[in-house]
Amino acid sequence: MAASERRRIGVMGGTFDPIHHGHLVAASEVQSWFDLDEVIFVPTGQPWQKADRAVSPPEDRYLMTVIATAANPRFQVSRVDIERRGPTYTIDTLRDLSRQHRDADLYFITGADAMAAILTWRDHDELFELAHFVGCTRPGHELDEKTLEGLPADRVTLVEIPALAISSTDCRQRVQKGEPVWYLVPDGVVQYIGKHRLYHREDSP
Ligand SMILES: Nc1ncnc2c1ncn2[C@@H]1O[C@H](COP(=O)(O)OP(=O)(O)OP(=O)(O)O)[C@@H](O)[C@H]1O
Ligand SMILES: O=C(O)c1ccc[n+]([C@@H]2O[C@H](COP(=O)([O-])O)[C@@H](O)[C@H]2O)c1
Repeated sequence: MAASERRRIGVMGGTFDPIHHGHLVAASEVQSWFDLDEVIFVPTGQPWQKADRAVSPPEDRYLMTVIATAANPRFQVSRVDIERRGPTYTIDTLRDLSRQHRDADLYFITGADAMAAILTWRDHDELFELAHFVGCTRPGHELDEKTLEGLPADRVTLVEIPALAISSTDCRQRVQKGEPVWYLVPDGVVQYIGKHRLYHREDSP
């Protein structure tokens, strides 16, 4: 199949605990930059580099991701990582998605922090054979030529996106302190967090 006939699919991996507008803007910007047919959000099953802290159940993170992306016809959510047993490795995510989408080129979307850590990921040499990597700017994290050292230049693109200084950590802490997360995360996600008492202190009503 000629390259021009192939579909282009973005893959936005994340723990999404919870998903916030920083994730959604990154996916939307990269969709537009690369004229992607769709972006598949892939919530992690067991994020091994976050093993030092409690992570919400995969099903909650999956459902919040579905709620957050439901209105955008180009956004989809995949269960491949939450259904695979054991720690989540992007090499497995990309192998599974390439099998499911043989007619497509994959673009893996990351923020600057994740991009800078990519050489610590499992089988990182092989990752670039399975997808093009797109690193998005993120407030508080450098994304410059130094980040690219050791990465194959023809398989990595850095893009500047509107700066949103939002993190899932900050959202969780706000809920725990009883502070609002309205407008940091989509409305439906605020409601899901409240309904399922995610991130609330045990003793709060
Ligand atoms: N505000 C943001 N701007 C750009 N990229 C982001 C932003 N927040 C997260 N990302 C990127 O989205 C992907 C998934 O991030 P993740 O689900 O770990 O969210 P997080 O906010 O970094 O979470 P936490 O604070 O719990 O570590 C990563 O590649 C991360 O770099
Ligand atoms: O493959 C790995 O070894 C690996 C190590 C850390 C993170 N990742 C992926 O990077 C994405 C963002 O991860 P996180 O932990 O910042 O939410 C997500 O898709 C993870 O599966 C992948």
